[in-house]
Amino acid sequence: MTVRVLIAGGGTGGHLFPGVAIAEEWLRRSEENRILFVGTNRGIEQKVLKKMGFPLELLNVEGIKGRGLIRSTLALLKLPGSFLQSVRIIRSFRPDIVIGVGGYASGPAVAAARLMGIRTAIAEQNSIPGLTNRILGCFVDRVFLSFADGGKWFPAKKTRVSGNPIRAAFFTGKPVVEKVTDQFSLLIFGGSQGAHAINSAVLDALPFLKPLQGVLSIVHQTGERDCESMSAAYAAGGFNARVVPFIQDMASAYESADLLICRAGATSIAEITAMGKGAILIPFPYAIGDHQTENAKVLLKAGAAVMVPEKELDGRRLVDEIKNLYDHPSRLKEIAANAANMGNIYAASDIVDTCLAMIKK
Ligand SMILES: CC(=O)N[C@H]1[C@@H](OP(=O)(O)OP(=O)(O)OC[C@H]2O[C@@H](n3ccc(=O)[nH]c3=O)[C@H](O)[C@@H]2O)O[C@H](CO)[C@@H](O)[C@@H]1O
Repeated sequence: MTVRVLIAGGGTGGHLFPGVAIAEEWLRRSEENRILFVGTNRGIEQKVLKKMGFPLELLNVEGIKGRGLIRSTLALLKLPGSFLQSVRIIRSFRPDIVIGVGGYASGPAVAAARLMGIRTAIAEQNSIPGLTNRILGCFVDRVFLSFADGGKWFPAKKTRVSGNPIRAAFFTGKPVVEKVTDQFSLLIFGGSQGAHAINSAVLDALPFLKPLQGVLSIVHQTGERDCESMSAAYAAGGFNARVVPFIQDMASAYESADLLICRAGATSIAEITAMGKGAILIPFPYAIGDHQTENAKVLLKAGAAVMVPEKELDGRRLVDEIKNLYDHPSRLKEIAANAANMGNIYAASDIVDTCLAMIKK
């Protein structure tokens, strides 16, 4: 049976990449299955999906919440148009199921599909859902949750705790190769867009990191804004660092790292645990309901990460945490092993199984 799947949403990597993981799983089941993504031209989807070979249709839609009266009103006025665009896309693609992965485009696309009598589902990555998913949760057929906690926002009979889907490259099943060099590899990234606060703290930290300069090998994803200045700072300090605005192959970047320094977005967390990596987590404090801190605390409680709240973050503190783990490899190993115990690599497969059952019903 060939299945036609429309995946709607994106904006940030944290929404889009779980959608990519679901798409990969449909194609793993059968190359005959057909996938179409629906996103917006402001999101990360334009940049990454083409390179991956997935088709993408764009909706003219914007966020409504927290943008001030005029911009929110203008965004609201765009909704009917984006709904009609969605109807046209759905008529032409004829999906068997439409899966919303969060982000602006998922609203009109999933709503249109529901009204056209097509099976619908959403995937919520966070324990506190965003506005679009809260609304869509009232009328879709299924709600896939990453965290059981997220269930309280949705009708219980629709929810299924599947976990957050991660891309196949993150669990290749390759045997873990013991390190032979004495290099200590840091992977520093700030979610899908980079994090200025993390970049500033690292900048502050460089003078204190001098004693480790000979052993440190650094990959730092800065986002667009700070890439040049960070690159110059590492060069001036004589550090062995690769500085980029965005990393295409995150699975390899995780794999080569001894220690991660990053935000605590839900998809990053799913990947860190699936890869079994030790991390210093610096949650983005302004995420809805401070959900990144909640995400980080889940790992913290299990001894599966170190957390530094952004208000306590400066160069000195960051260096203390890095040195502590560098000087105590057995502690870093233990944190990584605890993280690995929390990893779930079956989420995409569970979601596809459930969707297939819905379609066949
Ligand atoms: C500021 C904010 O509100 N961020 C939210 C957003 O974060 P954000 O988009 O940063 O999402 P996550 O940290 O959860 O995931 C980042 C994703 O981007 C990928 N990646 C990252 C950097 C890079 O250079 N290349 C790359 O491919 C990672 O491998 C991962 O798949 O969505 C998440 C999931 O809904 C939420 O939990 C976050 O709170």
